[in-house]
Amino acid sequence: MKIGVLALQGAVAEHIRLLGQAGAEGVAVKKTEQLQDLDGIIIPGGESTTIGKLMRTYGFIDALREFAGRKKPVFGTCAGLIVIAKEIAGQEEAHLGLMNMIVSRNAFGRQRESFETDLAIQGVGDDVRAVFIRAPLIKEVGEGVDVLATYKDEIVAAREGHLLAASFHPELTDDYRLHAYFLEMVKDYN
Ligand SMILES: NC(=O)CC[C@H](N)C(=O)O
Repeated sequence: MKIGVLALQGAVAEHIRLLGQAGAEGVAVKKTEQLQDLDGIIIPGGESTTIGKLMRTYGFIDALREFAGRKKPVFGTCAGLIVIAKEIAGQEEAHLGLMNMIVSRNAFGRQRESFETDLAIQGVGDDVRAVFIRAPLIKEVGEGVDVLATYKDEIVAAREGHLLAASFHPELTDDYRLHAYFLEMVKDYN
């Protein structure tokens, strides 16, 4: 299995490392042509505004919409979750607008800019290590979206068919169970 990690900005190497631990080959994706031979892609954390701008510059908006349109799995973590959302609260435009949910940026407030916790994630585990850094949350999910995890009653992980989203950074831990879960999705859709 060959999984891309969108490498325009953000935590790329860490995802590649965890994909390796979970048993897949991870490749840094800088050009749209590379999407041709990928089985799935991860859009990493970083700064969603920057990632969005670079995606527009390098033709990734159309290319990734086409990729997801072919039912190739897409996993957005943190800023990546914002990038794949249909709607971003308080912002006029979405980026890829793929997943049926409304997300809120920097939703945990200044006093909790970053923290770590163990989460119960449906289908993944009861104690999955999660690192939150200026994290977004999912305010609302639409039809077809399953909530996979909550933290203090807020939605922090969800899935819609071949699309997976997490508010946190699974790649900053050694816990690769969420990556393994994504690889199962990739198997199902390829
Ligand atoms: N760690 C992250 O990816 C932070 C996301 C960032 N706060 C944003 O809005 O894009």
